Amino acid sequence: MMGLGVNGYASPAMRKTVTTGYDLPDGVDIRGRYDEEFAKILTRDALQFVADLQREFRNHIKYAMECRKEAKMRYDGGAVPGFDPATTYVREGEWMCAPVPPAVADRRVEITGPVERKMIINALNSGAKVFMADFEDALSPSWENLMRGHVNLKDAVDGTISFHDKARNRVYKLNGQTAKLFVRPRGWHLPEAHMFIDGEPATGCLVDFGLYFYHNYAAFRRNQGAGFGPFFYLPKMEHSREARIWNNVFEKAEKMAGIEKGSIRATVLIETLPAVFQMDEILYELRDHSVGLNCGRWDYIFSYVKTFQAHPDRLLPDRVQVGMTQHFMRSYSDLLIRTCHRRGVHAMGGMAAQIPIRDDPAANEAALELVRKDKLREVKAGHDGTWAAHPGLIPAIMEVFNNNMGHTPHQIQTMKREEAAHLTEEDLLQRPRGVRTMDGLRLNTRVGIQYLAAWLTGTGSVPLYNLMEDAATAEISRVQNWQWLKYGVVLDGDGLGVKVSLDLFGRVVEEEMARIEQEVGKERFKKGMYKDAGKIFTRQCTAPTLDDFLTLDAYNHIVLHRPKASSRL
Ligand SMILES: CC(=O)SCCNC(=O)CCNC(=O)[C@H](O)C(C)(C)COP(=O)(O)OP(=O)(O)OC[C@H]1O[C@@H](n2cnc3c(N)ncnc32)[C@H](O)[C@@H]1OP(=O)(O)O
Ligand SMILES: O=CC(=O)O
Ligand SMILES: [Mg+2]
Repeated sequence: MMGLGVNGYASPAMRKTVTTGYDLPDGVDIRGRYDEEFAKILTRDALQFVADLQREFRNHIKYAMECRKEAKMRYDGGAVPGFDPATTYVREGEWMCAPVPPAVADRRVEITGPVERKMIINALNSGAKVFMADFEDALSPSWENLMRGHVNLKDAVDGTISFHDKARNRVYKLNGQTAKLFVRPRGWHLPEAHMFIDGEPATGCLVDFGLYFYHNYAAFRRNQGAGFGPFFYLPKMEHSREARIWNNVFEKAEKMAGIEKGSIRATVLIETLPAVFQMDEILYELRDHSVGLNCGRWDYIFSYVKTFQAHPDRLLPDRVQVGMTQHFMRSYSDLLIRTCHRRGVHAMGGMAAQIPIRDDPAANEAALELVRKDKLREVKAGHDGTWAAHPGLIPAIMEVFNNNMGHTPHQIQTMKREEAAHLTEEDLLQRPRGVRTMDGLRLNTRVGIQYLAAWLTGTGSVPLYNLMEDAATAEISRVQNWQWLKYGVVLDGDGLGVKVSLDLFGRVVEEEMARIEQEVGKERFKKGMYKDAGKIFTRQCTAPTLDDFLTLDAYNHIVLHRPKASSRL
């Protein structure tokens, strides 16, 4: 890249005259492609803020990741997660989170989606109360997607975002009334390989948070938050010590911006099994910055398998059978509602995976009915709002919440769910019921490979077999296959009694690849990354040790350094 010195760093002398490189603070190295639009995001001051965050919190993050490894060793050795006796005082104590900001009191339907330009406009105009713009499960974190995402969000917060779909000659603009914007940065585990700070890849979520916060806090508080904000969703935490880091990040950001402590607000996804035992502790750490918890059901199922990867007595049945009515899932949702309402914040429901089916009215109605049923269960249980994957689902979901929540914006005061206080560790860990089938193994394989193929080409959420698939749902397919292979389980659900072996799996992969080719067509199959995805997925399912996340390995395939250099981390 022109304008950069040795090792990609701009020397102070060069900095002033750089025209085709980023203006970098000391110790920061951008290895992603230069683009004039990106340069408006990657300003020297914004990068300095990200570097300050990285320097202050990197050791805390490393320690938290080490603690995850230690916990994993305990679970692998036979232990199970549970409530921590050392924090009984937090769970039993009488304390409340800060009052909910009026701008987000009503969150009955929240739409989610990647930070893609047209989808951001559609989501903000969708009639949902909130739009969660996603750098995580729904986004493939390529440099292009991330940086364009920041450009898009800045235009969205400024209110100037537009998009011209030339093929359809349609211009997209914001309506007068829009959803409130929440942003979900990546999880703690993901590095950002296009930005090095002091010689190390930056922490992905600090880049996402830092750049978004720096450029948008002032306009957001004016245009969206009525004096509060910005608002965030925080993913994939396993322990309250990770929430404490976020709280400290927020305080540092508020100080930098000169805004009141408690301005920034965040909803934490409870989407790992260890975190369900830490809900009070997480809210406590974030009590000045919290706007509730959310049931991230898909990652939660993934986490159940991952946590119990060395427990062959806790294998899951087919993925399609692990719904919210399984005892352990219902207990998790009930305890989350009780915990949030006791502390004065929203208890958000999760994502039904069904999406509209355009070409088949009967199938579409059946899918909508499943969504309605799921949302009815949520609102009756006491959830204050829920997620929608697609704008076409919003009217039906809104109707269910309107009809069952009355005229109040939430149920925080009216649905205390005191009886859920009696839920035990056993309730939260109870083995899911159901059977394992060859169809389950095949579907996991077909979905996992197609999702990975999409992800590698830059798309992080896709419709597959009339369901939404994203990184969380694909993870379930991967880890379930891995576990069934590892323990050579017998597929007991279809009367065949076949044992899952490497040989069987090899044949399944071959046959499912052929089926994918037939379904997507030869041309698309050849042009796409299906073969690479097949190889990566097969390696991940057959690895002697389970990879922590499918995206960690796959990420190495989308890192693109400019000028070209070794891109593997
Ligand atoms: C487990 C979790 O973490 S859940 C949260 C993360 N996952 C997500 O956010 C998934 C969000 N949903 C999506 O990405 C999409 O709905 C998909 C991929 C599932 C389906 O997408 P498509 O097949 O393109 O949908 P479809 O063709 O029906 O889209 C119709 C219109 O709705 C828009 N649309 C669809 N989903 C969304 C959305 N979530 N947000 C905004 N607009 C959307 C499309 O852009 C399209 O707009 P247009 O008519 O102006 O061109
Ligand atoms: O992020 C949500 C989930 O279900 O996972
Ligand atoms: Mg998730």
